[in-house]
Amino acid sequence: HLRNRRHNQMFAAAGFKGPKRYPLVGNAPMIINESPRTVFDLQARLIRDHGKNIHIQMLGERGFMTACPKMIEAIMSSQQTIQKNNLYGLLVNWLGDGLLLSTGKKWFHRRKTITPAFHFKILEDFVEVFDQQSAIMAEKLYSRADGKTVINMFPVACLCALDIIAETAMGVKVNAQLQPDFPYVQSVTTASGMVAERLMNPLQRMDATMKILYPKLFAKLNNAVKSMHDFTNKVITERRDLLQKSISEGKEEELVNDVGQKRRMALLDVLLKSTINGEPLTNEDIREEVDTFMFEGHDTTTSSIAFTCYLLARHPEAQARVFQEIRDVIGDDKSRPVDMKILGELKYLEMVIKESLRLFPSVPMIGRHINQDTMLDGKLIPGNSDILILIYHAQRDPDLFPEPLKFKPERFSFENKGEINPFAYTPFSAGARNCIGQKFAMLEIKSTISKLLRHFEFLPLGEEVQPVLNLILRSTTGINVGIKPRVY
Ligand code: HEM
Repeated sequence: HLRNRRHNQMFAAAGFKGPKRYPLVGNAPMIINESPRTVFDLQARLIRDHGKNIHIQMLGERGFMTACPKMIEAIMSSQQTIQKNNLYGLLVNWLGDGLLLSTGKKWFHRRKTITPAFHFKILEDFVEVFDQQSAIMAEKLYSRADGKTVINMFPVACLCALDIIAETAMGVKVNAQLQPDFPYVQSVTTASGMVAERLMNPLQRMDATMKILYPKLFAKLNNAVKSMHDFTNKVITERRDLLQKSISEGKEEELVNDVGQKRRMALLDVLLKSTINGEPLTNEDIREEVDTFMFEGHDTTTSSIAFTCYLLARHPEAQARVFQEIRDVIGDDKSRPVDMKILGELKYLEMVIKESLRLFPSVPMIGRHINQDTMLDGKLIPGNSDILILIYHAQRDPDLFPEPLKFKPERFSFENKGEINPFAYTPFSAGARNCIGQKFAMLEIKSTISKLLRHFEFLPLGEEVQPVLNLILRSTTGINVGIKPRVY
């Protein structure tokens, strides 16, 4: 009670407002009739009624939500706010203390070690994988390209994104697109879906209640996590052996496979070669990071690829402009592979993807926790507070983005660059804990969308999207388009 009183007094003194709180339960009654489908509307109402910083107290958890760019800047720029809140705990069994979840010194050392894995030179090699896997995606879509069939792009893009991340992070082909029932692929999709479900279902959220109330689901989740760990461990051991072999043959720079051929560097190889304070990373450390890439690096790009296809299907003028740009830059040979330079020249496509990430950010909100009283944007925030950054709402704020619900890629043109507040638009977060994979992601999305547009025209078929918070942003109605082959 005393802690609550102190919190409430400090938030009031800092000028925060919020919905009516009830004794003991705080604002919990507010969410009784809410669901993942309505959470964005609820947050929009809270912003309308109480402003862009909203004081919230749910049972034992206290803190605030924010869609205010100045507050977002203060949080993302401060070293005292890098700790994640307890909702991320749902991912611990799977990702351990990997980069997304770790904090303090451990996070700092890991981040420093992992940053070179996303070096320009390494990404350049990955573009070949993006290109090959998106060619498989296009090839497979021909059977549905009749201009009438409604296609939910989420599952289609998801298998392609899984193929891409497995090959680039671990250096192995899992053939998700050709063999979707491959056990590792099944486990990743099962675990991603179930963690999202747990986030939304308070009875599943804690291990203790889930174990009692949903024993079968709990066992299924643990089996999926175990099978992924087994797979990643096996890949790491094999890869370590190959690296040793390359070193003993004096070919360290030129990694070779088991039949002596040169092979592409995977993110995992960079980790195998890294040291922290002179010590190599253990297999366990590396597994946490590889699993983190697998998790962070597939659903996020899937969501963005699917929403971009959807928006292009519904904005034929933008689609025509992207297609013209692709023809100008790549030419008319549909099978010509792209490289980093070509992708860099697709400027309008990049504006389209950025605008799509504004309207439909793959990560619609992120959480932080502060342990001590901390000054943020001139306001003293009590220690032990949870913070929710409402990326989705900040990016749809009419004060910051005129006509916020309109799809206008020109917002991101070179001429309009100065118009956008960098802390109102943070699909990849910002500051020290920003997305380490954002260049990777942008290249992958450009690669897949340009490949699809070289083969197909997107048509506005199927139901409109209903955004839903499901760990990442999805839609309850699917993310639908129709397609027909392009003749040119
Ligand atoms: C459209 C695609 C993507 C979006 C929108 C996105 C967005 C984000 C956001 C918002 C964060 C901050 C999360 C937080 O603070 O809790 C983040 C962190 C992270 N992302 Fe991404 N991401 C994308 C793709 C990727 C890819 C492809 C990879 C890896 C290959 C990746 C790896 C990571 C990692 C490891 C972190 C944690 C970084 C740290 O805390 O130091 N992401 N991402």
